[in-house]
Amino acid sequence: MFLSSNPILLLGLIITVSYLLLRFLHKTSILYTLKKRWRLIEDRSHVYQFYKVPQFNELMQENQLYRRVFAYLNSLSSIEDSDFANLFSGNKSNEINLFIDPNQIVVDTFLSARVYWSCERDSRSRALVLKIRRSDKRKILRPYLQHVHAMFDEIEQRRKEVKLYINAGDEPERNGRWRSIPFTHPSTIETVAMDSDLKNKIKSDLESFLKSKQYYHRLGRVWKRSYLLYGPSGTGKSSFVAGIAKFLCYDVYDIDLSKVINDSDLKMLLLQTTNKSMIVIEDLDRYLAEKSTAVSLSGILNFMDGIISCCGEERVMVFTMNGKDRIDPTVLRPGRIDVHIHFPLCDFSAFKTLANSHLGLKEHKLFSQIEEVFQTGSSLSPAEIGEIMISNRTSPSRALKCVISALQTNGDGSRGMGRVGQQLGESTSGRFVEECGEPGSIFCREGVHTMKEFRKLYGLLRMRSGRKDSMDLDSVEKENSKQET
Ligand SMILES: Nc1ncnc2c1ncn2[C@@H]1O[C@H](COP(=O)(O)OP(=O)(O)OP(=O)(O)O)[C@@H](O)[C@H]1O
Ligand SMILES: [Mg+2]
Repeated sequence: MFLSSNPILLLGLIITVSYLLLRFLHKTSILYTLKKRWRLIEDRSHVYQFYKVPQFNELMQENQLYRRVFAYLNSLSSIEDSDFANLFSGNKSNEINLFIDPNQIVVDTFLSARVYWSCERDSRSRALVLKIRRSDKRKILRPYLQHVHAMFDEIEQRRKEVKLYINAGDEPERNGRWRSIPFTHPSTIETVAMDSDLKNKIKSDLESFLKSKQYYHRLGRVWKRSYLLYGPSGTGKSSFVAGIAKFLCYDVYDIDLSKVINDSDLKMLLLQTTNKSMIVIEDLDRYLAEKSTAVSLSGILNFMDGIISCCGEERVMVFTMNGKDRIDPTVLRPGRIDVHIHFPLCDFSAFKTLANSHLGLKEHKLFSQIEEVFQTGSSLSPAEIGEIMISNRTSPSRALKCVISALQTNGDGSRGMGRVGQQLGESTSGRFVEECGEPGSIFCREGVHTMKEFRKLYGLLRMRSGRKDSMDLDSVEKENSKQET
């Protein structure tokens, strides 16, 4: 009575009760159960067709479609939401996979139609059964199965172990042939410090390349893309190459031009690469400038174009260089190089990324001072700054002081392309340690003491980056002794 005479109170009461009711439905499974019941009723009002995908044919040979559908279903997010699923450990130590169970129905949606998968098992074999509305059959059956095929290819691509192929030239009988090892480089696109907008642009360029098969075909172009990574030594080019390979899940063919005997040998190497692979030539500018390869410029150009004329598709080519200035412009023309990516020396923003990843520092009172030093034009490569941080990682403040000191030492802008390693050696040995440390302290000494040690370390750094000429620690040692005598 009182309520009916007070509409505001009545409205408030309705809102409160509705809110509590909704919260109750949301917190409990009642809404879910109601939805499920409703769906059952709705399903009963349709006529369905069933398609069975047996695991084996009558000769007990495996049905490849079964394998594909099984992998596809197990990758669906709806399997996680279903009432029941089997859990299995995967190939990697902490990997857990969900697998469809015979008592389970997996619902999938395609072109706004719902399809249902279940698993049948008898004493001899299993089968997956697709249930599809008769009214949807014409519209979606074929494209849906094509979609399953395409998704399976993508899953396989992501799952496979990425391999690094290197061209062996030292054994004559193996010349021109690739040798492979598992590609275990630890870098990813994420671990390379670079402008985040640029990084996102590169990732979306790679992603759109992966999805563009039809587009390239429509244009009558071979499905391939070439990237040039250029910048001073130690700025992350090789690390980024590894990151791209992992991002694409492509095998890497790393061509060592010094081991290629002539132009046609280079072409043969290209012919022996597979689809969905990345072909890498590092330090191309050095080979061209020093003529330290038996391959001619026209051989290189043909190689870059060769991918168009002779070799399948879905390839990515990556070239690295310290600088583009000395390069014949024909090498860089569009079509040969599609995307140019500059790797600069470390700026303040990249420094902060490195401080976060290497020292766990998001902010520090010394940051403002470091920013000022960067503003004076001082710069080191990310490799140099990263190394100082690693050497002093037990004391972030000490690491930052060392970075300031190193930046001030190198702030005259006199670094030469490709000689950064040597400059780091000079700055992190004697002079640098004195400036960075206090009397009697061991500041910065954990890492690099002498030119010899620095070179050894830099040899290791380059070895990690995968270049053959820097793998030979012995020759680094020999060179050191020559320098010291
Ligand atoms: N931008 C960066 N972000 C994070 N780490 C970096 C970056 N640049 C270099 N490094 C680190 O420095 C080391 C050397 O880097 P990398 O070999 O990728 O440089 P590079 O540009 O290929 O040098 P080079 O021209 O001498 O071959 C690696 O250990 C890498 O992790
Ligand atoms: Mg490199």
